[in-house]
Amino acid sequence: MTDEDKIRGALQSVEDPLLGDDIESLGLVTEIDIDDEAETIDVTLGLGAPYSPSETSIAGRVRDVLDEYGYDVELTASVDRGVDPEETVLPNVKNIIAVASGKGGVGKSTVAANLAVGLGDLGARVGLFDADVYGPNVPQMMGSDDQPQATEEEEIVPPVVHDVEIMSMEYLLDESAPAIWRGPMVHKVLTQLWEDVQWGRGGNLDYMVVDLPPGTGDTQLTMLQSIPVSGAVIVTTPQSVALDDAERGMEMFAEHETPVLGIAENMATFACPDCGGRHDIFGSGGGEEFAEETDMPFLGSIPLDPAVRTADQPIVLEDDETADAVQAFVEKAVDMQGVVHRRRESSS
Ligand SMILES: Nc1ncnc2c1ncn2[C@@H]1O[C@H](COP(=O)(O)OP(=O)(O)OP(=O)(O)O)[C@@H](O)[C@H]1O
Repeated sequence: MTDEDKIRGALQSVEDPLLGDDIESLGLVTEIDIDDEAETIDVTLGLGAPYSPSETSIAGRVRDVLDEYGYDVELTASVDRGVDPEETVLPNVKNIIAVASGKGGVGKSTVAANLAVGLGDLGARVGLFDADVYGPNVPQMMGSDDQPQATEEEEIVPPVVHDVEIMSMEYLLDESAPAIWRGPMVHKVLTQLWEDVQWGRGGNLDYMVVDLPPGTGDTQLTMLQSIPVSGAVIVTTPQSVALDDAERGMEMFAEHETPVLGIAENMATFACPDCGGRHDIFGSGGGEEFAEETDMPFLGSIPLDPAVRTADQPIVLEDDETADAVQAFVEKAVDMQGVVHRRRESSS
C-alpha cells in the first residue's frame, strides 16, 4: 500500500536544477494517480520543454525516487501554455521558438537552422519555419533542394532534412517580387502556411523554430501577432552596434509580452582553420556583458568558423569544438524555454 502524501513527500527530494527548489514545493507535481491493484503510479508533472537537459534530468530523478515502490511508473508532462488550443493556428505544436536579430547578417538563419537540428538531435520532433521574407535561405542552409509535396486532401507536406521538417517563404515567393511588396504578403502567406501544412507528419511537433526576418518592423509584429511564440532567442554579434539593435529586438518582444529566452552571441571568437588557434577579434565577453546588463540569460557564444559556411551539414552535427559550442547553446536555449513554462506553472 502506498499513498499520495508519501509520494509527494518523497518527491521533495527532486530538485529543479534551474529554479532552485524541489519540484513538489514548486507545485510542479500536478497530479498523482495510484492504483494499488494494478500496481501503477501515474504522475503528471508541470514540464513543458521536451528533451531539454533539465527536464530530462527531473523526469529521471522522479523515476529513480518512485522506483522503490516497485510499481509501474507512468510520467506525463503537461503545462498551461497560455494559449487556447481551440484558437491557436498550430494546435499540434508544443513550443514555438522565434529566432530574431536587430539587424541582418548576424547569422540568425544559421543559428535557427542549427537550433532546429540540435533539438532534433536531442530526440525532439522539430519543424523549422523560414519566415525571413526578405532573404529566405533556410532550405539552402540545410542543404536541401527538395520541394514540399501535396496530399490528395490538398495539404502541404514539408520536406524533411536532417530529421527536421522545413517550410520556407522561398517555396512561395516570387523571387522577382520587389522586397517592398513582400511585407504586405506576409500575413496572407503565413496564415496559409500554418494552416495548410501537415506539420508533425500528422502527429505533434515538440518545437517549431521560426527564423524571423531581421529587424523589428511591422512584418515581425504581424508574425508575433499571428502565432503564439513561446520564447524568443536574440542573436547578436560582439560589436556594440549590433548590441544596440538587439536591445530594440528585446523591446519589441517585451511590448508583445513574448518571453525572451536569452541572448546568443555569434561570430565572436575566430576559429582559425590554418593555425588551429582562437582569436578574439572583436574583444571578448560583449554578448555576456550585454546579457548581464539587460538581465537576460546568456545562451552562449558561437565562434566565427569558416566551417559553419562550408560544412556539408549544419555545423551542430559535426564533431569539433564549434559544434560543441553550438550544442551547448541549443541545450541552454531549450532549458530556458523549460524555465519559462515551469515558472508560469509554479506561480499559477
Ligand atoms: N559562426 C559563423 N562562422 C562563420 N560563418 C558564419 C557564422 N554564422 C553565420 N555565418 C555565415 O554568415 C552568412 C550570414 O549568415 P545568415 O544568413 O545566417 O545571417 P542572417 O542574420 O540570417 O542574415 P539575413 O537574415 O540578413 O539573411 C552566411 O554565409 C553564413 O554561412
